[in-house]
Amino acid sequence: MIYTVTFNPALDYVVKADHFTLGTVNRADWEGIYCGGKGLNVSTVLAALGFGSTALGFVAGFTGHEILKRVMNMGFRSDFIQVEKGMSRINVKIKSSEETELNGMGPEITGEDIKLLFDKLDCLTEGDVLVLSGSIPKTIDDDIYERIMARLKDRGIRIAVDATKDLLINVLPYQPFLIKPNNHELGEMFHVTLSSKEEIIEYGKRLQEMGAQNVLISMAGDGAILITADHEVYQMGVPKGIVKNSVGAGDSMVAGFLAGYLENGSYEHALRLGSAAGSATAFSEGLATRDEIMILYDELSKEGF
Ligand SMILES: Nc1ncnc2c1ncn2[C@@H]1O[C@H](COP(=O)(O)OP(=O)(O)OP(=O)(O)O)[C@@H](O)[C@H]1O
Ligand SMILES: O=P(O)(O)OC[C@@]1(O)O[C@H](CO)[C@@H](O)[C@@H]1O
Repeated sequence: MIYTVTFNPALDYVVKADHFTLGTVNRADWEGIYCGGKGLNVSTVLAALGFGSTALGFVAGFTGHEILKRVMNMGFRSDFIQVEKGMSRINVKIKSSEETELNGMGPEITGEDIKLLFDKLDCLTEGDVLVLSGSIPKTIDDDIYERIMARLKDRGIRIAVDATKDLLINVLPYQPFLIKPNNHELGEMFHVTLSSKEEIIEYGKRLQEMGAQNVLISMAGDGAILITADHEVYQMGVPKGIVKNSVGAGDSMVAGFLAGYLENGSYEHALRLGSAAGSATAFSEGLATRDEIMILYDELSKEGF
């Protein structure tokens, strides 16, 4: 069974404004509201690819109710914990000549709430896959992913972590099966700017030396680099297409990679399916469908990737 954890899910309010100018009144040309948060996005794309999952995490307030209502029809199981104080986030994504995001704060999560989550995680068994994805509300210490991994240690559970900075660095000693920083996040972790693929590979390998098994570095329109547990390096380009909304491209890549790996254990297939899913989401208004992903998968194969 696959489980995803989204500590801070959101309603993503995606708005297009052709001429967005800071400091003025702007008018929308298009708008849409999606269920968001990285783990939820991973569950959504896994479902599109035929893999069931259970989405865990915390919701609160009227936005939390809306998230719960929407996830009931999204093709995966959900088992969220409802918390009392605050509300689930509304994350604003402004699409104009550039993409600007303003992510909300999220509710207050108490120690008792965390215990409830731990009780659910204690039910995971050998062979399960757990995806820990996204930021955490400010009320939680940033060792939370590390605490989860410590608790599940030596239980044969494959854990993927998609997070930034200390949240990610702290889990490395627990040897996560997969981590997926983007190239900018990778540079930030080492306080450097990475400008060549060689540098990206060098710093990706450092994360592996620090404990990660597979390191998948996404580079938006420049594709992705995978450093595998057996120290192979694979590179992948992107198919041709028009970017409509790249929110969730990284999560789609994580879902595609896991689906591909679970299908046949091939890193090449996993990277190609992950890349196809990432690009398919970037080329669509919301998260990609199976058909959109498979068309790009075939294109990548034809192009020799
Ligand atoms: N502009 C693009 N054109 C083609 N493919 C893209 C584009 N942006 C993203 N992708 C695909 O999606 C993958 C993940 O994208 P990206 O590196 O932006 O992840 P991310 O930074 O984690 O994104 P997010 O946080 O929005 O989910 C890329 O490696 C690529 O395969
Ligand atoms: O604030 P976080 O948790 O880092 O990211 C949240 C978020 O930006 O990530 C998803 C895209 O990856 C969106 O659906 C969501 O709004």
